[in-house]
Amino acid sequence: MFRDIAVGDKEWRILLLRYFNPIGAHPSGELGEHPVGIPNNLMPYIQQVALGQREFLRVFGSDYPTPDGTAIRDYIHVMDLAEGHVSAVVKVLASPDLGCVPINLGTGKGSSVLEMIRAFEAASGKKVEYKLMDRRPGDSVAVWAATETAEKELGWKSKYNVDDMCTHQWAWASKYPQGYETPL
Ligand SMILES: O=c1ccn([C@@H]2O[C@H](COP(=O)(O)OP(=O)(O)O[C@H]3O[C@H](CO)[C@H](O)[C@H](O)[C@H]3O)[C@@H](O)[C@H]2O)c(=O)[nH]1
Repeated sequence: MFRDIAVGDKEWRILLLRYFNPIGAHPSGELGEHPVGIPNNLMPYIQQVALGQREFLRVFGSDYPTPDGTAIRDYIHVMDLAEGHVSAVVKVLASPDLGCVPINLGTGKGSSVLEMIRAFEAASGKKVEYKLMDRRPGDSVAVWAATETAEKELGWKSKYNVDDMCTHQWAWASKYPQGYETPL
């Protein structure tokens, strides 16, 4: 739809920002994700297991054609994602003939579910219990971003690695185990 708009009306300047898998928290540990109910996404669930709020993580699929059999995603730090948005606004304001350009906001690197469990254990010093289960219907095997367009068009690339993402997420989780409902 946005592509059609950009073709039909040259006044429009559109960047389509494609998020990969945002995780982590502000490095201060003062701002983070507060999922309501049972999390569907991997990292909030891992966080709750590390906090002892849930017994174990169900790892959806261990027979994928990946090095350790678990699915691969491109996890990106929320602060990198935020910086990507700032770069996008700068680009839009500076580009009268932009048209409509899709941009991937990812790191270009993939990590498996087991790698993310290990990274979170290392960052938190907590054991993350898990059980290998069947695949989740509809899940892709491996997804990561092609980052060249973001680098070329926005001059933006991610800075944080998965260890940073887990460290910052744990800073938030350990300080505020009930998220924004943690008594102060
Ligand atoms: O309890 C869990 C939760 C997730 N996973 C696995 O961890 C990986 C990441 O799962 P997420 O749900 O965090 O992220 P997805 O990339 O699978 O899904 C995201 O991308 C999808 C489109 O690709 C949809 O937009 C969806 O809403 C969004 O969360 C997947 O392999 C998933 O199977 C588990 O093993 N256990």
